[in-house]
Amino acid sequence: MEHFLLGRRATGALIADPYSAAPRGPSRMAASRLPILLAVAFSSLSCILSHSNREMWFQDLFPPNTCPINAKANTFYGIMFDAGSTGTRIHIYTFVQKSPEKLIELEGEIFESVKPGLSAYADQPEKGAETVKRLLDMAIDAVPRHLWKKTPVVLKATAGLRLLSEEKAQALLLEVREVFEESPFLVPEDSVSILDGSYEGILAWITVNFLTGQLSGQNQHTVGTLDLGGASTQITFLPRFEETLKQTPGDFLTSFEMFNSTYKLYTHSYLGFGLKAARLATLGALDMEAVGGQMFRSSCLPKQLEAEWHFGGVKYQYGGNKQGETGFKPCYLEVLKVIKGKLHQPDEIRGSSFYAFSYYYDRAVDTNLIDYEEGGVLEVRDFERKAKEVCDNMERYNSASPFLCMDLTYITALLKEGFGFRDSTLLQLTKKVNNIETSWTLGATFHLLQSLGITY
Ligand SMILES: Nc1ncnc2c1ncn2[C@@H]1O[C@H](COP(=O)(O)OP(=O)(O)O)[C@@H](O)[C@H]1O
Ligand SMILES: [Ca+2]
Repeated sequence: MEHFLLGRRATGALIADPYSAAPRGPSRMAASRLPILLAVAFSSLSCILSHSNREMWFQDLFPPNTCPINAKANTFYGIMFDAGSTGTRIHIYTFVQKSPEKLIELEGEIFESVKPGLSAYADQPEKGAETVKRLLDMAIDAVPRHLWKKTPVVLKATAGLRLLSEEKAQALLLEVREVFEESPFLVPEDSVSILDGSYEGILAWITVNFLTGQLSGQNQHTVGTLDLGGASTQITFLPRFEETLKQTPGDFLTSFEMFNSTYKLYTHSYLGFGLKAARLATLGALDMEAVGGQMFRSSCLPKQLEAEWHFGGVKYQYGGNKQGETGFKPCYLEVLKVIKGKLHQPDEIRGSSFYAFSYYYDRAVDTNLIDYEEGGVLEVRDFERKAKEVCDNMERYNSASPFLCMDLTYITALLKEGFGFRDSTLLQLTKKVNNIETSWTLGATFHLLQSLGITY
């Protein structure tokens, strides 16, 4: 079992305390101003540090003679890049400490994204890094000049880069590192790296449970999280029963400490089981680097379809079963081959409800199961109902993507046959909580900010 320390200590509870204020930054940015109190003792931490010899990013904000009694209100920023398989995203978080005796608040987030992801630039690393630079330029506008060199910038890549060769992935990371070094921001050691899959799940779990207020107080009712990316998928929850711990393979359990609590989480990242990787697996095209001229066909696609698809820098030709069967039944059998017996099924989750985001959210929006802004609560069977509706009417179904039937069928099979959820299992589809993205990046930023202090 893995064990890592996430944050050293806390002095109080985590409380969500929304208030409103005018958004700032360019209008295309999604800015929010909902402060969320952090149980991070930054005032005392930085005061301790200001007496040490170490040069910390927030040290100057708390000169020794003002610590802790006279410290003024302060604003901190943290810049976290999510280099996902389908896109690169920047999250610029603002934290405020209004007075030294008060807890740090998460004040808001500025978010922007670009497509495609870094892995699409596997053979042009400089061009890939250029996309990161363009996003980083936004942070120059968003972060006040006097805080630039105290604001850490970090990029973590997920499954897209995990699937590339070591050499290509490292070349991309090196170019990004250069972009960071040339920026005015604080570049911590190891600021550009590939995020371990189990951290991806844990950090998303932290984000969701922090934003929903579940990491505060005594009565914690944490929620499990499901993330469906392009190339990998994660499941994370806090087991309630001893039996679950006994039944679970050791490498699915990770224990960590945060905000004065220790959590032993069940988490796993399945590489190659993201929605887009699953399309390739269903088509029989996964692991095929050179697929020149080959046509991959599936009963999950419209009969007459013949098209090209680019993913991870590779071009694929695919199409429908011109002569053969199409529809939900044959499609489900095809998809099942990709999933059956490949995933661990913890008994405990059958009756629980989970938060689900990323492609679970996007496909539910695409098929009007939920509203884009509001999200909503679904049962697993709702995805199956929609999959049947789409797959059995493929020629007539007016969809932006020819893969809609395959995607919905995969999601259905992943939930039921993969993780072993019941038809009636509830899924809370969520994009944002209190106007903050439900992404692992917030958990990663807590980890970053705290680890900068923990080194003391
Ligand atoms: N911050 C975010 N806000 C909204 N959607 C996101 C965000 N991050 C990822 N997604 C969603 O995640 C899915 C793509 O996963 P991605 O992160 O690119 O792949 P992977 O996690 O496998 O590397 C898409 O549905 C995309 O909309
Ligand atoms: Ca992702």
